[in-house]
Amino acid sequence: MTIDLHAETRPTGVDAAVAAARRVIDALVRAGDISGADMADVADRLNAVADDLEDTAPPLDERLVDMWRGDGNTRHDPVTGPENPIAPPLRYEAVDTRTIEATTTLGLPHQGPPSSVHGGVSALLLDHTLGVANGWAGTSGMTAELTLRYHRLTPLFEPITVAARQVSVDGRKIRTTGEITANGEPCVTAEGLFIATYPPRPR
Ligand SMILES: CCCCC/C=C\C/C=C\C/C=C\C/C=C\CCCC(=O)SCCNC(=O)CCNC(=O)[C@H](O)C(C)(C)COP(=O)(O)OP(=O)(O)OC[C@H]1O[C@@H](n2cnc3c(N)ncnc32)[C@H](O)[C@@H]1OP(=O)(O)O
Repeated sequence: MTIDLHAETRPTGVDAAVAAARRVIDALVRAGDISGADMADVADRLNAVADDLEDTAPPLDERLVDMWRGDGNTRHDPVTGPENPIAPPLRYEAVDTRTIEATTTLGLPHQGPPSSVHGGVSALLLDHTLGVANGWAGTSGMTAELTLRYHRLTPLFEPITVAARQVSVDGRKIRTTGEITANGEPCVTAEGLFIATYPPRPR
């Protein structure tokens, strides 16, 4: 069963613009300086888009309130967010009542070692996935500790699965584990301690 984090996700509006921005990011990293493109012209056109967005954006305070107006999961996070071009984005499936997973394929913008996922990107995906698993299991918290073991390189350009499971809740202490696998082999494993709390929202 797919976990619908963003019931209001839509193929138009900002979601469509963000999807286009993801393409631009990927295409720029792919092109590099050995591209045949006129990069001065590309820069002018992208800056024109940014000028337009900045001219029409709401004040930062207003946008922050808007970002945090719902409960639970947000539309702007850097892992699943349909409003965030740096999100791959992950789409979670429920495995059971305490376990979730998502399968995705990452490309050049997330590269660390050659043709492999950057270790910090793996940490981002796991931190967030452990956090969403906690929400799915019913008790959420803030990351207090996250321990990672990198077993083997995590490949770009082929499907990887990011999974997490809430293991225990002891008072405010939530323990959660996770892993990134490729072809069924563990690439990164994670153990997290989360403390049940909710940070104040901007008002
Ligand atoms: C991004 C959204 C975050 C909101 C999450 C909440 C709900 C969300 C709803 C649905 C879920 C949806 C999406 C969530 C997805 C992803 C989540 C991303 C998670 C993050 O990206 S989050 C950013 C990184 N995270 C921080 O930025 C934390 C900074 N930090 C603090 O805000 C405090 O540090 C805090 C709150 C951790 C604790 O502070 P505190 O004052 O509430 O608690 P206190 O100190 O009283 O400790 C109580 C007991 O925990 C033990 N304890 C505490 N810390 C420990 C540690 N490090 N190691 C071992 N034990 C520790 C104590 O020893 C004591 O244990 P004992 O009771 O046995 O003495």
